Parts: sequence; structure tokens; C-alpha cells
Amino acid sequence: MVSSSSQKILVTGGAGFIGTHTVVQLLKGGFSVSIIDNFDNSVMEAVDRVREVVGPHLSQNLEFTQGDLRNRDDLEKLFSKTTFDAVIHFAGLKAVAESVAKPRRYFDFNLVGTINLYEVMAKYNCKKMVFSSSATVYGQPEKIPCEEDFKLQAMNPYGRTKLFLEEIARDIQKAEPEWRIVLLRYFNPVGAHESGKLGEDPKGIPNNLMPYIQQVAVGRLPELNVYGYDYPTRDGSAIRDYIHVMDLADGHIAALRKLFTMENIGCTAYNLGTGRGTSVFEMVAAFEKASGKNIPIKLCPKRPGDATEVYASTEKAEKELGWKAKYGVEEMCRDQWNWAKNNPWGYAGKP
Ligand SMILES: NC(=O)c1ccc[n+]([C@@H]2O[C@H](COP(=O)([O-])OP(=O)(O)OC[C@H]3O[C@@H](n4cnc5c(N)ncnc54)[C@H](O)[C@@H]3O)[C@@H](O)[C@H]2O)c1
Ligand SMILES: O=c1ccn([C@@H]2O[C@H](COP(=O)(O)OP(=O)(O)O[C@H]3O[C@H](CO)[C@@H](O)[C@H](O)[C@H]3O)[C@@H](O)[C@H]2O)c(=O)[nH]1
Repeated sequence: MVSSSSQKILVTGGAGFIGTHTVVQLLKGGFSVSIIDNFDNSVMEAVDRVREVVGPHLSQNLEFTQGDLRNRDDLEKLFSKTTFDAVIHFAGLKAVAESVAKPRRYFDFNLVGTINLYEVMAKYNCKKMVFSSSATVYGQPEKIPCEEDFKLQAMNPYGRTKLFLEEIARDIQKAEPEWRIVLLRYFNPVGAHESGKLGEDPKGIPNNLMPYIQQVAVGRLPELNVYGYDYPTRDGSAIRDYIHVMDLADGHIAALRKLFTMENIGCTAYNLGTGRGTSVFEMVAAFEKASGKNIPIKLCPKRPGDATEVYASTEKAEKELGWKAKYGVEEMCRDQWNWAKNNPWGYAGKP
């Protein structure tokens, strides 16, 4: 076992959707965790809920700092007082449409924030990193399932930041071989912690399918717009590889263990997906079944830039990280509904 509370992990963006779930699994796995987050897309209540979920004993191994990666001093302050064994880097922006409208904001948060992080990590000789990449780097994949060595392509400014950050990681590791970097390409993270205390809480109208369905189910939105119903798929709607956020969280623990044990890992990318594709209509039906709610739909034109069918090849992660997703669509919808019905207005409650 490599995990012990003597191993200290910095989690950037740890108050966010994937961050909170991963921090729970890190604490349960015996790691000490320090979160830095600027609450651009999250709230303090999410960190308090993490403490609630893990209990008072493990909460002693969790520290929180409000800070911004774009401000190098915020990172300096953290690194100068604590020695980190590795960093899991979630902090960033992720909304495709917003990135098209505000590309500079995306370059600032995602690129400048990450470059600052590398600089400070290098200065304090912390050279192990798990980075949140995305299936978006496959663009419109020519073949499915997506394999890690496929040609990469950006479709929008958000995707470009992920692609650039992957290239930056590869360049840094090539020039300074002591770095160990794992790039995790997430497919479509959904679901919530089984306790119903943690989940996704997007600000404003959700961009993504599952948070949107959730808000229809609790009556915050009247109906779901289904973007595209004449795709060449089994039911005409687009297909994605949805992955339970707890499986994703465990994928980070597997990646971290790999970083600590494999000296020559270099800079390596892994898909985190289930390897199974589910259509929009199938997802709606599964959520209706789990929640007992009717989800009214409106058939709409395709969303520009959306791919027809995307799912992961899971072989590399299974073989090299020893990680495989455990949950299916039924559990994803069950846990997402449990979160939704207990927190219909998210962490903050009804405005
Ligand atoms: N959720 C998805 O569908 C998905 C898919 C692929 C990749 N990713 C990537 O995974 C990572 C985490 O995603 P998430 O869904 O948890 O998003 P999220 O918005 O819930 O979490 C990101 C967190 O980072 C914080 N943050 C943003 N900029 C920061 C900065 N400059 N300094 C400090 N904190 C900052 C936000 O306040 C937020 O708490 C992101 O990098 C995202 O691009 C997400
Ligand atoms: O209100 C909605 C929202 C989505 N969809 C459809 O549902 C599918 C899934 O959409 P979404 O949840 O937005 O996921 P993706 O478009 O696959 O993109 C997500 O997943 C990618 C891979 O991880 C990330 O790169 C992106 O940032 C993230 O938004 C797509 O076919 C959409 O057209 C709808 O029909 N109605």
C-alpha cells in the first residue's frame, strides 16, 4: 500500500463537481488533502459537505485555501508552507459555448492557471501531476471506440485549452524527465455520491444533458431540448459514454498510485469511460425510471459541433491502471436522482 496520511495531495478545483467526489475517495484512501479553489464555479458548502461525508476523523486530513491559480502568489503561499507529494489538477473552466463567446477567459483560467501551477510545482520540486483532460481532445473521432493514440483535434476554444495543456505536459516531461504526468481523458461524468450530499450544481442554465434532465425532473425547467433526433444511430439521438463520478474519482486514485509506483511513466494519457455508449433518448428513459418522473422533451436541431457517437476504449486504463468502471446507467441515474431530490436547488437552496 502506498497510501498513508503522510502522502499529501494538492487538489486544485477540489470544491467542484469531480473534485469533491475525488477528495472523498482520497481521504478514505488514507491521503492527506489540501484543496485550492477560487469558487468561480462552486461554493464553500460543497467543501463542508465533503467533511460531513467523510466524518470528523478523516476531515482532520483536509485543508482548504481560497485562492486563484492565475495568481502565482496564492500558489507560492501554499507550496512554501507545505510539501506536496503530488497534484491533482481539476481547476479550470469547462463550458463549450461560453468558451466560444469568451475565448480569452478560457485561455486565462485554463492556460495561465496551469502554467503558473507548473512553475510553482517545479520551484518546490513537486513533479507528479494528474491532469483533467477530456474526450473533447478526440474532436469528431474518425473511429470508435476512441483509443489514446488517436489523432487529437480541438473543436472549440475549450477543447483547444485541453489539447494545448496536453501538449504542454508532454513538452515539459520531455525536457525534464523527472516529471511524472498522467493525463486523464474523461468521457461524460454524471451521477453523484451515494449519500445524496454531493453532486453537480451548475450555475445558471445547465449546458450538459444530465444536469438539465435533473432540473426538469425537480420542476426548475419545463422540458428537455433534445438536440438532434435524426443522427444515424439506433434511435436517432446522439450517443455518449456516460461515467459515474464515483468511478471517475476512483480512476484518479488509481492514477495517483501509478504515479507513485512507476518511475518511468513519463507523460501518459488514459481514457476514463465505461466503453459503452448510451443515446440521449435512452438516458432520458433511464432517468424517468429511476426518478418516477416524466421528462417532457422537445425535439430540436442538432447542436453545432456535436459528434454523432463517442465512447471510450477502456483497455489501456484497465491494463495499466488496473481500473475499470463499476457502475452502469441505472446507478448513475439512481444516484443523480437521490442528489436532486435531496437538493433540488443545489448547495445553496432555493433563491
Ligand atoms: N464535467 C465534465 O463534463 C468534464 C469533462 C471533461 C473534463 N472535465 C474537466 O475536469 C475538471 C473538473 O471539472 P468539474 O466538472 O469538476 O468542473 P467544476 O466547475 O465543477 O470544478 C472546477 C473547479 O475549479 C475551480 N476553479 C476554476 N478556475 C479556478 C482558478 N483559476 N483557481 C482556482 N480554482 C478554480 C472552480 O471554482 C470549480 O470549483 C475541469 O478541468 C474540466 O475541464 C470536466
Ligand atoms: O440540453 C441538452 C444537453 C445535451 N444534449 C445532448 O446530449 C448529449 C451529451 O451532451 P453534453 O452533456 O453536453 O456532453 P457533450 O456534448 O458530450 O460534452 C461534454 O463531454 C465532453 C467530453 O467529456 C466534454 O469535453 C465537454 O466539455 C462536455 O460538455 C449530446 O448529444 C447533446 O446534444 C441534449 O440533447 N440536450
